[in-house]
Amino acid sequence: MTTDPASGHIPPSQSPYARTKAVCEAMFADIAATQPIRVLSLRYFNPIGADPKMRTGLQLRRPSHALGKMIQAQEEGVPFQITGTDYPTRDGSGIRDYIHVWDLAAAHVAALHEFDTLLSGSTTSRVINLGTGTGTTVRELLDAFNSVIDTPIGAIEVERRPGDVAGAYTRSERAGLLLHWQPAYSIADGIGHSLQWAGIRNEMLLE
Ligand SMILES: O=c1ccn([C@@H]2O[C@H](COP(=O)(O)OP(=O)(O)O[C@H]3O[C@H](CO)[C@H](O)[C@H](O)[C@H]3O)[C@@H](O)[C@H]2O)c(=O)[nH]1
Repeated sequence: MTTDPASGHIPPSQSPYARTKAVCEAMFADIAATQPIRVLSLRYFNPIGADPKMRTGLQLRRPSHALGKMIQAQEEGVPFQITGTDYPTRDGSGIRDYIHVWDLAAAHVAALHEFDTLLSGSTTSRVINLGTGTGTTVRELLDAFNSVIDTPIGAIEVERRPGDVAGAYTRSERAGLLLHWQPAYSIADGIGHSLQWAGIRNEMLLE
């Protein structure tokens, strides 16, 4: 999505999931235009990683997202399933913009610092993409995963997930310009931190 919903235009979306986000952003823009409230919407792309100091991380024990499934495949000694290999991407697998959660956290701090500057006068709402600006396919994510673990996992190709789309990655210039924020962590960092957290998650989480 490239159009700012503050303009009143809801851009066409790739999926019902994306459309729900666009509709909510437009709704917030409408509310902010008529009520004493200002809204800065931060669009997360695909979060990976954990707190680099390992104080917290993903709470789900059996996540269904791509990196979670790779970690599960490694733990169980089974191949990772690539769900869909006929997408119009450079290698046929889905493409996403994987962003480290610590970078997302830093973007929130930056957003708080810049809030009053960004939302003043007649500008009562804004939308900012938070991603790296780089697309990574599932096969590329798997290669990156295998390059940080000792024994690489295998992969099998299966059908697309119902309702899934080829995917997207951000235009991230606006975040740099408005928030003075840039992602600092690499995909390898995110994978490494996710693996580290998966190793301690059960003892760290309260029952
Ligand atoms: O076992 C898997 C799981 C995923 N994929 C592929 O990996 C890519 C990314 O899939 P994810 O499920 O990781 O991410 P999505 O962008 O599809 O979105 C999902 O993951 C997000 C978090 O990253 C949010 O939680 C969101 O609500 C949820 O729909 C897709 O091409 C998917 O087909 C596989 O090949 N095998």
